[in-house]
Amino acid sequence: MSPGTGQLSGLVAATFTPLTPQGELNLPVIGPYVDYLLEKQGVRSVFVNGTTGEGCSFSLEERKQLAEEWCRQGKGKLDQVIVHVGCLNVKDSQELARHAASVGADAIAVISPSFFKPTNADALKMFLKEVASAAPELPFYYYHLPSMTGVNLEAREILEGIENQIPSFRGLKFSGTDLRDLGQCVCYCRPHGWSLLYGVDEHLLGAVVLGVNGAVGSTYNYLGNIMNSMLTAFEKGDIAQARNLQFKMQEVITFAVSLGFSLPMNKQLMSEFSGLHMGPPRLPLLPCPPDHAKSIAQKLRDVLAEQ
Ligand SMILES: CC(=O)N[C@H](C=O)[C@@H](O)[C@H](O)[C@H](O)CO
Ligand SMILES: CC(=O)C(=O)O
Repeated sequence: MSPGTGQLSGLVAATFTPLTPQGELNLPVIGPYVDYLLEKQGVRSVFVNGTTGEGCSFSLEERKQLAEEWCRQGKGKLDQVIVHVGCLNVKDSQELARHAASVGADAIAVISPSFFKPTNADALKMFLKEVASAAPELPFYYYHLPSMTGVNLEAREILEGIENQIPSFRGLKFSGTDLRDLGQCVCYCRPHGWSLLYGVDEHLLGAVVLGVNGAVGSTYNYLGNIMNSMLTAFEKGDIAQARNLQFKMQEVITFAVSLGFSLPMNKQLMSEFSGLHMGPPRLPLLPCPPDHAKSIAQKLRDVLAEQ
């Protein structure tokens, strides 16, 4: 990973949103959550209200409360709190962008709207520009997640010339699997000093070889340690060890996939690994059976115990 001045790098946890058993925000969990990431996982930055955080399932008011609490609890502890402010409409996204700036977020990120979809890269760039202009002082990241948005534009096409439209543009989170497009984005970001953060945790080593600066993902909440060790091994040139660790992580994910890996399962895994109460997901997602999370946690212990 290439660090670099002011550039976002390393592992960023895409946070889960703690809820009470009744499905309301459980804000008091966020303080201990910050400490857990720092102390137990060696993860120093967070991405709030994204996919993992079920951002799109919460009201604007709830998203504001979450952003504010993460910024408050992270202050002086975390390196960066990045707030995802993407919504299906530009006005709500602008409101969240302004709010993120007012509560001291370090950066904002925006995913493509996915109900009425932009039909080409220019339309998406116009949308992103409108949102970025509501908080021009905050570093702005585009969040590329074609598998969820159904917006199958190439990320490289979205980057082309974006510096002329969004002066605060600082990079993107790339959650696709097209390594040609990823490589082209690395080439585009480098001369600008932008950060390219990868978002498919089980492929991270491949993306690191192509030159990404860091990664944003759900599994770094509880597998941050093992993935930090993988990055360290890679930096030292110990490719065999880096592969070994990525393979172990893949074995855990493969097992989870065999049980029907989903966000509710992932959220429960976090509760299981961390001992923090993440609570249920919000509708329309349904809770997953607790025994699944327990058997995945056991799988991880077994995999880590093998040498
Ligand atoms: C679609 C989605 O939520 N992707 C997450 C972030 O981009 C990843 O962190 C995955 O949860 C992870 O790679 C496991 O498949
Ligand atoms: C992984 C990620 O960035 C998200 O959950 O939004």
